[in-house]
Amino acid sequence: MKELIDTVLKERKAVLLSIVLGAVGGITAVGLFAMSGFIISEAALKPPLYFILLLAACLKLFGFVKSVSRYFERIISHEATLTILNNLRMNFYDHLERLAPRIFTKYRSGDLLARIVGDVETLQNFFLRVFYPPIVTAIVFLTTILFTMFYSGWIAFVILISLVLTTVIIPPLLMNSHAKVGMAKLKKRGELSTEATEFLYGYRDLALSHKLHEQAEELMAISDDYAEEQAREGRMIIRDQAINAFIAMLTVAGVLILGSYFVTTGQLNGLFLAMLVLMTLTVFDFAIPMALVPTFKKESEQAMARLDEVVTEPLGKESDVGTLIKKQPFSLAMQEVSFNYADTATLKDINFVVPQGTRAAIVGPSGSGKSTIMQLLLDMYSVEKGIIRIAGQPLEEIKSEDLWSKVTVLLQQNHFFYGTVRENLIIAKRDATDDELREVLDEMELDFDLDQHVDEKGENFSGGEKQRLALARMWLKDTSVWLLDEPFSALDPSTARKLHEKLMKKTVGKTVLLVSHRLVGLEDLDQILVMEDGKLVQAGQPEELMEQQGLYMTLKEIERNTIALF
Ligand SMILES: Nc1ncnc2c1ncn2[C@@H]1O[C@H](COP(=O)(O)OP(=O)(O)OP(=O)(O)O)[C@@H](O)[C@H]1O
Repeated sequence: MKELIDTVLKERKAVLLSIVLGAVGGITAVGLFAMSGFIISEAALKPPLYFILLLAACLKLFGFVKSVSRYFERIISHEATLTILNNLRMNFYDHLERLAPRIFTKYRSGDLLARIVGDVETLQNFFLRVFYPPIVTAIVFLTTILFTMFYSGWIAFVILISLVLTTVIIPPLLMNSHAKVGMAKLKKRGELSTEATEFLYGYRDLALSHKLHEQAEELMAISDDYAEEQAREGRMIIRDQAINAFIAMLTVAGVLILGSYFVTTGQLNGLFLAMLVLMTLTVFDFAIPMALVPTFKKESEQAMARLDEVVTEPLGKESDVGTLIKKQPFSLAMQEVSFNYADTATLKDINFVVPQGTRAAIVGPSGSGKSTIMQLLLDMYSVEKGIIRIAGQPLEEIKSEDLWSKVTVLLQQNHFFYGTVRENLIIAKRDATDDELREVLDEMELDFDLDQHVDEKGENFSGGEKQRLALARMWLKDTSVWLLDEPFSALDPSTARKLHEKLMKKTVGKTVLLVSHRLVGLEDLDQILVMEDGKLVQAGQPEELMEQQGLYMTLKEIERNTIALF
């Protein structure tokens, strides 16, 4: 909660202006009605016309000031709210970014989406309804009570008692019933978002396995539960405001009865009775929303707690902290590296060096740990044991952002953004010209127009087209170190061979580490690393490995026989 208050206080000027304008708007609104009451009474006494005209002019002025100050109060407070929400969202996103990719082992993407959109949105009530309106209400009430005291101490006392009742005593009593409903609503919103995301991701598979209808019904049931929680909360909000409105009406009636009595006993001039009644009626407009202040405060605390849960997750190494890599192209090395995903030992005592300017491939059966080596070299996870060296420097001392900017990477899964082919390419090179973009598309044998539309996740392209589009990005980035994980796995053998040859030409003199299932074409590389069950079982030049008669030779033979079969 402290963080939320700090974020709000960063907008100090807007907070102060909202309070001042809110108070001016409130006091003039009360003044407007008070004066209306006074004019009605005064008019009955037939005063000189100029006096009525003067009062009417004041009335107009009050009306004008009230409207203008309300207008600017709304604009300033809403603008400040948007800035506050934006800052909170950015802060949350910043943490998420640094926690990725580990974050997905703990949270599901739909739930994170519900937090970053829904929970942050809930916090808008904190500034707009919890933080500054009570201050405005207090100022308006105090001014009204002080003013009323000039006419009748008792009436001022009645207003004060009602104020305490509607703002201090009743709201906290009503809050408890809200707290449970509020939390249940936030949880249901998270559940709905999680299930809806899963449903959309898995739509095709659900349809193919005839589970679409069943899953859609489950989703509808969650949606109904969420709507029910919202309705329950809505009913409670109306109930609470109605209770305060009822007390306000009782107070107005009390002021009327008490005032009439004082007029009959001569303690109050009858001229001011209508003024006091209308003033009471108006000032309680400010007390009615106060019924919900503790509720919105509680709801903001709950939403903040859901955000904090993610944000206070211990961060790994921060990507913008560390030293720069001193050489280019640089070497890649692992010394006695072991790594576990959760409790499963995935890599065991891995040792290798890919000297700068040389090219190596990692081969081995599926699940042997090849991609994990790539992820570790890219600083996506921290190793439990051993040292990873980049240009001879320990990876934990290197600024990850510097590493990422200096490596050209192609992983097994590449993301394509909704937009155009051009937009999807220039993320690799911001200042690339259209000619350059067309050139890389040609190089990848892709007959795409730069303005061609790309659906979310590149759904309108084939697997092979997507892979070549990802390769086109690499061609554009073209740094002196390349890491590639199965770059041609989705291509037909003839295209794969052609692109492999292009890759070999393009990467002469660069440091390259290539994960590959196919062994054909690796003969030109300087080194092959053979993985089996998380261990590096062989390493050396291709010819050396053939002589060793180990796993590499077996894999080669299997590949040769498979090709012969077809
Ligand atoms: N994010 C993850 N969380 C938990 N376990 C994982 C994760 N990623 C991979 N693994 C496990 O680690 C092991 C090594 O996976 P890795 O992806 O490195 O293998 P690979 O040799 O690249 O396989 P393939 O050739 O099929 O791509 C596998 O048993 C896999 O199930």
